[in-house]
Amino acid sequence: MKKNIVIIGTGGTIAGKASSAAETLHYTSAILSINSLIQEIPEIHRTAHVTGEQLSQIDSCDMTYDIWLQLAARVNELLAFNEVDGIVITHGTDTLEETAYFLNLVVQSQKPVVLVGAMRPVTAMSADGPMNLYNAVTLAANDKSIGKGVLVALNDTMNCSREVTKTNTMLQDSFQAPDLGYLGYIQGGIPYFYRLPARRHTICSEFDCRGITDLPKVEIIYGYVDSSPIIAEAAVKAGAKGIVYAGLGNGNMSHSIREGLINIEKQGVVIVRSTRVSSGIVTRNGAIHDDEYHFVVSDTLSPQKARILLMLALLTTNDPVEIQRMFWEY
Ligand SMILES: NC(=O)C[C@H](N)C(=O)O
Repeated sequence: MKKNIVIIGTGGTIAGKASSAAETLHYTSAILSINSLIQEIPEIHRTAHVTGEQLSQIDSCDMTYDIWLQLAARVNELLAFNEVDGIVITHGTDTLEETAYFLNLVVQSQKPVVLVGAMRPVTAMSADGPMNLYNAVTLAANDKSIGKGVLVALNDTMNCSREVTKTNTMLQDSFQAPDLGYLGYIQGGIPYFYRLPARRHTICSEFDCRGITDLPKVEIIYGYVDSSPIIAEAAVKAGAKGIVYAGLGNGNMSHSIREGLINIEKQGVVIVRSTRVSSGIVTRNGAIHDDEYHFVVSDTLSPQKARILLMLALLTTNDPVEIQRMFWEY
């Protein structure tokens, strides 16, 4: 029995066109509709009954909370229908990992949800989009993908949305999980899984964005030599309810940043210590006394994913103890 897969188009390079086949740098992204992309891959219909719908038509640099909330609502609505077995979302690669992790926390279904993008426009020689999309549909249509959380499929591999990140500005093997490795491979239309996501996601998640029209403001500040807290202070003045510090090494910080963040925390703003380093755990109460300063550590989440978890956490609490629990669980 063929599965019913809905492909939701949001834009990106996977829907991009250039003026020549040799052109991979200068192109217009998000120009082709999802239905025209599906038409280019007749083989896709061998693996599933596929229908397309367009949710947005943007470069993923322009992704917004508003589109995220619409996307989450539509994914949840579609997956509640018995006739829908899984969802594929086409997305620009620049913020794909963020949308994937956001959905991983708010989708209320075990059914497969797969995000897919491309590093080259459709018109390029060796365009990666069509095969990526074909693979994403085979992944979403496979029973082994049920209950694995929101997945990301590019370059014949699949990754957990919690761990995957864009590691290269241009190469086709850009999407990797530097800490923990791929979840598996997709070859010959078959997904091969080698491990499971260990953290809470989708139907086991406590986060619910139904009825929400906006998300709390959380900003990221970056650690570097001789950095000062002025950017964090400006963010708080502009209404930030949380600050993620993309710290040095193990989430470390200068005296100046530490004093600034301690003051900001005293105003009720939640501080999460993460790292600008691409892999590893940020240790609680290591060199920084998190218990004393009421800081939260990001575990292995990148700053951009720590920000998403913090935004969702802030919908229900600003207690750093409770938020730290969430960072250990998701
Ligand atoms: N490869 C891509 O999709 C990059 C593009 N700027 C986007 O994120 O929409």
